[in-house]
Amino acid sequence: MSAKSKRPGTGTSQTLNECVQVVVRCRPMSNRERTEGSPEVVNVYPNRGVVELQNLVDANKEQRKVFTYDAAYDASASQTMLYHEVVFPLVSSVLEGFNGCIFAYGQTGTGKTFTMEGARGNEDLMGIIPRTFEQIWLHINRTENFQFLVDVSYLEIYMEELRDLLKPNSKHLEVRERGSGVYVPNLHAINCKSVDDMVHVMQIGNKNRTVGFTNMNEHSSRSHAIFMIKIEMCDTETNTIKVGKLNLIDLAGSERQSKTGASAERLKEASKINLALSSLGNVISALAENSPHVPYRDSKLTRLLQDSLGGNSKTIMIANIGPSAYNYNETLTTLRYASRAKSIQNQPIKNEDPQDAKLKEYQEEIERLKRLIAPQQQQRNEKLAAAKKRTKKPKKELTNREIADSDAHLPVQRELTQEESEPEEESDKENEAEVAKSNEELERERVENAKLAAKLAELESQLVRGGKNLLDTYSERQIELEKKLVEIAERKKREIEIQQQLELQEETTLEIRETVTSLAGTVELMKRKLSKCWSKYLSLQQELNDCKHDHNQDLRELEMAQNELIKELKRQLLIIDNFVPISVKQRLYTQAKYDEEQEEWKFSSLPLSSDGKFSNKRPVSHPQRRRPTSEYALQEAKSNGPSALRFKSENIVSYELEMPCRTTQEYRSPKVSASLQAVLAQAMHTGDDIDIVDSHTNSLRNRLENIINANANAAAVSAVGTAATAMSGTGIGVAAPLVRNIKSSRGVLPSPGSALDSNRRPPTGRAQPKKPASAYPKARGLVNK
Ligand SMILES: Nc1ncnc2c1ncn2[C@@H]1O[C@H](COP(=O)(O)OP(=O)(O)OP(=O)(O)O)[C@@H](O)[C@H]1O
Repeated sequence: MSAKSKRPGTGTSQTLNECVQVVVRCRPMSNRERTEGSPEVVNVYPNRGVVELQNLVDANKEQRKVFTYDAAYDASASQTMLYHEVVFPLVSSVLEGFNGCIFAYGQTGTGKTFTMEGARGNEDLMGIIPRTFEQIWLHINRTENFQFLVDVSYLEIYMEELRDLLKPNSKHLEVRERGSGVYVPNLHAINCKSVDDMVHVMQIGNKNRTVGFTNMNEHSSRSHAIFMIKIEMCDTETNTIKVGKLNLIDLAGSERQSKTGASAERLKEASKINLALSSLGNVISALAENSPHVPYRDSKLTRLLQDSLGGNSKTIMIANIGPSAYNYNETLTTLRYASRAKSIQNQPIKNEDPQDAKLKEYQEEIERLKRLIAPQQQQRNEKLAAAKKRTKKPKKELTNREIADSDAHLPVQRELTQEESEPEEESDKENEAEVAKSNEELERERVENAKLAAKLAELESQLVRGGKNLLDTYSERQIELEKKLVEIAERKKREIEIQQQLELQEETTLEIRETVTSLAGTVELMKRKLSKCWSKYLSLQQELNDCKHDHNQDLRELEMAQNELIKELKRQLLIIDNFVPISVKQRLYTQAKYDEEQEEWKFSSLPLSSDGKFSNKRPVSHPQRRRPTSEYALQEAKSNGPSALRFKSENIVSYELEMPCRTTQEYRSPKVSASLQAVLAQAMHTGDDIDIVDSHTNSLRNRLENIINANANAAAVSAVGTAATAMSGTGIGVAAPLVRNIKSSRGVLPSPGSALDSNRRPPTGRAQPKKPASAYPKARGLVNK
């Protein structure tokens, strides 16, 4: 239930939503059911509002179905009990100006008519409809300072046609809608002034109602009957008007052709009844599911019930069921619909000061008539007085009472007047004529006045003044008793509500317990997972530490190797700077190139151009020749000698190159004096930068950078030079330290000798010229920086 909604009977606020109140009533076993030996499958628990249905037919299905309602009544529930506990509060609301609706729903023969109308001729078995008459008139008789106007209509929907049960021959009726709700124009309404009047109207309607015999019910209602009561109330002190409307509906029962054993006519009726009931079911479902479209227009019944289901009315649905297993399916359907209807929400509103109140119209008319009658009366009195004067006979004064009763006494008066005027007739004939004329006028007015008075009396008679005959109708004790009954009903209702809440709470507790148990299982599972994850995490952390340790060790080893290499490099540079001639050194630096693919230093053999730079251009070939050729070759080619063959059309590119003989000798490292070695070793040991005292050169590092830059420029040169020869001439087999970044591990510097080996030319066989010792620069001494 939403926060805004509530179950009925707990207040009369206009703004709060209110759910349809659903009550289930189970009738006793019928004689037929008993003789057929059909078992009982319905258990009713009135103190909890619970109905239990057992399935004895299909063993595969759920054995017991339990439904909870606002109230549940078993076969022992009396009509009085049902009325006081369920209907009384609703009728009280109607008497406060609300709209109310009570409808009985269920399979044929389950006691709908019994509940609504009751058994005829037995006061104890009187149904809801006659009991509402008593409650209404008791209220009217008790209420002082109020005027009431009670109108009653009775109609039925038979074969999807509206029929006026109080005027069976009236023309075709239709359902219409207007702001305040649905209504049936031209429906005959009878004004009632007592319980008896209403009972009489009900009996007339019942006589006209369509009833027939079926196998399921001797007096089966073949139509949906709607008894409408409209009560208009006017507070004579404040002059405010309220209107309460009550619809009491006895629906035709849903039925199966096979069970009812219907004739052709009954079949037709049944199909229409079932159609209307199924559309009612659809409306209930749509409302229960909060569907945007509610199919009210599918049938006349649902159109008429529009205000009662999801509208502005307070509504009670009484679902009638039978206890027998024979009707299991029908009972289940009824219980399901009833259960759904519980969630339908209405928004009851009080009808205060409505524009179309008949009472208001009547009051205005009465006032108008009174206003009309009063001056006429006065005029008549005046005329009467004038006529008397004219008779010249002293007349006795008319008292007020005589004037008031003048209508009644007028003929006698006239006779008197005539008697008195007779002796004077001869003396004053003119006067006589005048008197006769005025008498005529008076007579006319009297008739007119009488008509108005009759109309006034009729209107006034329709309005019932409240607060009269209280003790005639009910003794004080009866009133007290009634109050007590209502109190008991209220208490019982609250008890059921509390019981249901308790059950709900128990269910919730059970659910919570189950959830907690399942949660505990989940927690256990999570714990196990967590401990697994934790041990995995620990092992991974251990592995990480090991890796870190290994990595650090590798790093240290690499650093050591790097230091070693740097030391070696420094040593080599030192040697180059101090012992290799500058021109050779320059050439070495220029020619040395690091081969990225093979990861080693290589010497290029580019030819030097005239300006000392390496050229990558080929010698210019003879003009107009397709191939490069020399003058000599041209001349030789022209001659026809045997040697000329060589210069004719030979592809010189395919010739094997004739390698020159080696003109160099193997490098032998110079002998370094022991003192110099000691100094070098010390310098390496301390790790300090050492420099050679040389005023002509920059520091070792600057020079290295310059050489690297020069090397980069020389990379563009493509011509093959003779650097290899020059290098071999120097006899130095050390790779140039062309390391862009000393810390880079791009390639390991070649060991002295390996570079030489890879770039060495084949031996030429020529005698090695002995180099003078003065070719080496003299050591100028090493100084710590
Ligand atoms: N609570 C009850 N106590 C005793 N008798 C009942 C009760 N309910 C129903 N009956 C009896 O059951 C029979 C069928 O009831 P009723 O005619 O009211 O059924 P119905 O639902 O109106 O049927 P239909 O839809 O065919 O008109 C009647 O004889 C009636 O007296």
